[in-house]
Amino acid sequence: KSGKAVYFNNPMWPGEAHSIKVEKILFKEKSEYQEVLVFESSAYGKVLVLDGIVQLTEKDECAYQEMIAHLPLCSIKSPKNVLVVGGGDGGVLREISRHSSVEHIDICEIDKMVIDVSKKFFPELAVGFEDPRVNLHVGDAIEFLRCTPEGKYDAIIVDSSDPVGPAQELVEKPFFETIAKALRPGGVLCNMAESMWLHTHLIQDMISICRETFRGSVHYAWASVPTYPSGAIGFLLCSTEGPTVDFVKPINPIEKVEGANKCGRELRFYNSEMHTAAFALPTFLKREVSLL
Ligand SMILES: NCCCN[C@H]1CC[C@@H](N)CC1
Repeated sequence: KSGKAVYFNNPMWPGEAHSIKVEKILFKEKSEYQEVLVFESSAYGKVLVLDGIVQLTEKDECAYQEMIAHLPLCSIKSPKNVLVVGGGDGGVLREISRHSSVEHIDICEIDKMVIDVSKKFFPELAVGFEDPRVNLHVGDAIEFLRCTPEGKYDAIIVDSSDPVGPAQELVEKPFFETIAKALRPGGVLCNMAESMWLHTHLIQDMISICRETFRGSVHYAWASVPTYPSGAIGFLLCSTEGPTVDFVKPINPIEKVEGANKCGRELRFYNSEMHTAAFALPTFLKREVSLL
């Protein structure tokens, strides 16, 4: 039925809620891992919700998908082998496909229902699965990475949901250690890193783990995504020991590359200035997560 849907009633953000007007429920079922909901909203186009948490909306998904993909990939000369953990909606694959240097993309998504639902209701994102370089693995990324040869990837992108539910283990040290092992020297990780307004303890924990695990550099970046709690989402950029990676200055600019729109969709959020600006942090955050 149409009406208002209230989100954020979740231990991840106690005491606050966000309501989005529902025009029509399009899909609602329980998968093996979570409840999957899709609805048409009045203000943000179609919305994908997992266990009551907004994952993406047609209107603002560009901010998250473009930044999580291009912050790492535009920071290294010519990425060839890329792994996506999560990302079952296909949006990050769409963005990676803009990089002509990429030869091989693995994606490991645990919930097949997310993939099927995205193909049905979000073709603008699921187009990412059509790229011939994509190899889909449906399963647990912890398992997948355990069987991954050392130094296989130039870049790994962890496009996860919140660490409450299937993505719980994706913020723990053992997981980051398997990622570091799977990256080549000077390889890069971009990990979804929650909200600077709501999760500084979790961000501090992740930064501490990453500082121990990635002997290159560790940076925090962020973007505005209106339909995420607090309207901001962070990204942790890490590089393994080896050729130095300067995340703040994109050495591999994507927006000027012709054919960067092979996926049939122009960039709508990312550009080199937004890339550099994403690493500018408010003083409270620098203080709270020892980035000063
Ligand atoms: N691939 C869609 C985005 C998944 N990541 C989001 C980051 C944090 C949000 N609270 C929910 C999902």
